[in-house]
Amino acid sequence: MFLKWVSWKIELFTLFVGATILLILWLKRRTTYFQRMGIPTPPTTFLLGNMRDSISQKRSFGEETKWQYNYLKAKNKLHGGIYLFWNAVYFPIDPELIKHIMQNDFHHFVDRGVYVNEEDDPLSAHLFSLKGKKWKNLRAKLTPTFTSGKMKMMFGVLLKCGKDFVDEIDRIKHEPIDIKDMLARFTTDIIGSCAFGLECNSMKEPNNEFREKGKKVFDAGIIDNLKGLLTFIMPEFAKSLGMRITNDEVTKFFMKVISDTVKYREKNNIYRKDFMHLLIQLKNKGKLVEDGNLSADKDDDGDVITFNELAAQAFVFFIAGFETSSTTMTFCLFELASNPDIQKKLRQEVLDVLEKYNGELTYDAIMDMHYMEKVVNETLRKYPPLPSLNRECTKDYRIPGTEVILKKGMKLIIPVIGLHHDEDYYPQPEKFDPERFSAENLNRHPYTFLPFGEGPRICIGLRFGMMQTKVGLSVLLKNYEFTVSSKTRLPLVMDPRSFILSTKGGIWLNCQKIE
Ligand code: HEM
Repeated sequence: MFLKWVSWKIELFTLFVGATILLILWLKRRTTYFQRMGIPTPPTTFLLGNMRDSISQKRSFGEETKWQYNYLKAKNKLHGGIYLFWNAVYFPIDPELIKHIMQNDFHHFVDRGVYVNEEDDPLSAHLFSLKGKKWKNLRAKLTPTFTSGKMKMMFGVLLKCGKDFVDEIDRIKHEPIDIKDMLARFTTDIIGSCAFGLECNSMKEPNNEFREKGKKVFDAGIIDNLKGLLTFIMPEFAKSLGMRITNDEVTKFFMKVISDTVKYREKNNIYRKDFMHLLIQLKNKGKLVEDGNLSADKDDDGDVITFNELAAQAFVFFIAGFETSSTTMTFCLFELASNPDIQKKLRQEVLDVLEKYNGELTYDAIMDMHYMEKVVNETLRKYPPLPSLNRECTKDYRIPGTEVILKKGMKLIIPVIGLHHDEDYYPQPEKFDPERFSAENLNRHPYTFLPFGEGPRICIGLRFGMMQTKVGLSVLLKNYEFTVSSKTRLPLVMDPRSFILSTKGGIWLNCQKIE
């Protein structure tokens, strides 16, 4: 009996040791993938790969990306490989190579490799995460919703939200304000109105449900992060478990809001100049028409989008639209407050253009602010809200000028923040200098500036994002002078928990009313 027990224990132990050795060999093979291909890799840590500092929250993912970029650049490399845990991710750093991936050879890199689960998590099936043909069809349908004509149509909403913003700052008076929070409320109201047709009123009611749910999307807790990790490492397994990455509360809230709005508008044939109207036309007619008609006609081509598809797009316009633009305005105001000469020059341009347009802030007036364009571009260079871009290789690809073959399924990270802070392209990269974007200084490779991405998957909301950023800045600069409050932690510290570039502790500014 005793001997049987001992032999059983030995068998178990041998099995355990064998399984451990196999696992180590498997991990070793996976984490030497690039070495075998002759592609350089920054130093890695066992099991964590190149994620050690972002997992321990020592550095944000953006800072980590910049570090890896600088490591490879210092070694004069065109590309490298990194490991997110034990998953190999290709990491191109040469702008010409990046251009091939994003534009010339796009048909090899159509997808982003982001988790999507249409059945169990309908809000995940949006333009940002959709793949292949589904993405292509939807992109073609949605592109006409972002023309300059449609932007002009929504301009009135932006002006109304700008007025509420100024009223609120006037009400607070003399106290330093957490500008990030205020700007997120401003853009929540704009996108809430344009994407859902709702008066969110978060400027006046900071804790209203729309603002709370918007915060929840970006304030990921431990469980959300673990889910995100699993969907990244084993997407198919996560899908087979029916895993949802959209928070249940958030899904419930947005599905109800969107369903109520669609039903109300259809029943009463309401015509409102916003994205929701355009999405309902796509749902009922399969195309956009100039009149306000929402119901299907007999000549409509039948290539319509479903209610769930409509809901996912309204949702992505909201999440992609409010945080990116408010982040841009936040960093821009921080730099203007730190550089009073640039602030003065920009304010003067706003006042001059307003005078030219009879005191009215119109779409054309905004387009006439050329120094503003440079200031916003310099902000997006120094602080790209998305510090890196993702792609997935969808068809085997030979890296131009090499024998290296990227296999279908390989994930890619394009290190935007590294390119934006590379002193070969932007001397003294920490200096805030809008003149980098003057016509005479634009002789850099165009793929060294990628705040909105590039190629067929470039940000679809670029025009809208720039428009709301410029409207917000014009309204604020016309009315206030900004200085940095002593409440702001300097130098700025980036929040390691946030995948969008964001500071720890907010940015506090003093706003002095200009009489
Ligand atoms: C300053 C503001 C904004 C910035 C910096 C920004 C940045 C980006 C970036 C970097 C991408 C990925 C591009 C790529 O992979 O090549 C993206 C994609 C996207 N953005 Fe924006 N964005 C902004 C505003 C907006 C707004 C206002 C909306 C909607 C109303 C929007 C909707 C989207 C969507 C739907 C995609 C996915 C496009 C696709 O895959 O076809 N963005 N954005």
